[in-house]
Amino acid sequence: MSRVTIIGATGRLGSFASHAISGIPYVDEVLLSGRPGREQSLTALSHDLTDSCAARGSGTRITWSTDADDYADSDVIVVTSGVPRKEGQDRTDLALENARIIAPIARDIGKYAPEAIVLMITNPVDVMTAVALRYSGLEPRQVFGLGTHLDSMRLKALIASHFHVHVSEVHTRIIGEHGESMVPLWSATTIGGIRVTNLPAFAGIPVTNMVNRVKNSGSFIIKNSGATIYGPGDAIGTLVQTILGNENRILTVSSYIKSEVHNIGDVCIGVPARINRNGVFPVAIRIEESEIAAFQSSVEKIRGITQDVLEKMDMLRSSG
Ligand SMILES: NC(=O)C1=CN([C@@H]2O[C@H](COP(=O)(O)OP(=O)(O)OC[C@H]3O[C@@H](n4cnc5c(N)ncnc54)[C@H](O)[C@@H]3O)[C@@H](O)[C@H]2O)C=CC1
Ligand SMILES: O=C([O-])CC(=O)C(=O)O
Repeated sequence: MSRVTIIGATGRLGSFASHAISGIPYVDEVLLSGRPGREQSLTALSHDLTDSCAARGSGTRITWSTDADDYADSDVIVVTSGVPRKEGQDRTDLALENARIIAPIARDIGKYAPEAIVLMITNPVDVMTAVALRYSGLEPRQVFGLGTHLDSMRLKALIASHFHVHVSEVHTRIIGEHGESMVPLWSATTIGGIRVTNLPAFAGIPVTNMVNRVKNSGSFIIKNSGATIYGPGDAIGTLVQTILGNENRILTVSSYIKSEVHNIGDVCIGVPARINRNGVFPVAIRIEESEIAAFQSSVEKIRGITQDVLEKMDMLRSSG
């Protein structure tokens, strides 16, 4: 029996992620959680998703609640609550506003579901992962963020399309911030198991254009269709399936690292991590010199914003 709770289920991403999760074979119950005042919307969404499960021949139960004590017994909790960015904003502009939304939610998770694995989605996701870790009091293995998994999938799609190969033939990773300072690891990119840098055709690929397209993907979609929904929603589905299926896949997610990448750490940021039913375990890696420098600078950026937000949150708490 597995129960997955989505906090922020009435939002655009939350509702599609709930749909994606309801199709995972290991999931018996999807609990749609929302703020008091959202009862009608939660009821309607639960009816729609129940119809969807019936149409797919799935026996997954869809329930809803506005009470935090219903987080209890969740195996996985996905948090999509918070403000999305508007056209022209950077994800980091949302840091303090969303930290104020995430902190009480994380406290409730720590109180009512201390055994759960928590997947953070709210942006800026690396910073919100640190906020959730601090305020829930859970262990680092239990709290992680979507991080650069979605960016890695975006790059994978571009590489597959460029080389006219199936996406399953491409393995690639982007580490660091889910944002401007992300670091593509060409040293860890393979096509058909062959390192991309060993393929003569790699010399001609528009690397800079591809990386810029990944960096700008979210803002392009937001500008032209309002929100990113299907890419992140299905990426959330993959992560939930990896946890509940105890699959031990290595995916690039925002996780607390101490020193796993060339002794760089003390931050929540996108790194390769092994994911299973017990949570998320960053994998120690060695990368190339230029990649280390870029990762170090991404870490410093995110560590700085995280410290600033946590200090401001402390000040707000002490001033009542
Ligand atoms: N990490 C990633 O790759 C992605 C992250 N996101 C982030 O996910 C978040 C949600 O995005 P959307 O679903 O498009 O936004 P939305 O506006 O459609 O939904 C926001 C949700 O948060 C809830 N919410 C808003 N203010 C709240 C408050 N003060 N307290 C409690 N709940 C509150 C709303 O009720 C709603 O359920 C944003 O922060 C967005 O940036 C979105 C896509 C991808
Ligand atoms: O761009 C945004 O604000 C939403 C997001 O993180 C993404 O789709 O990568």
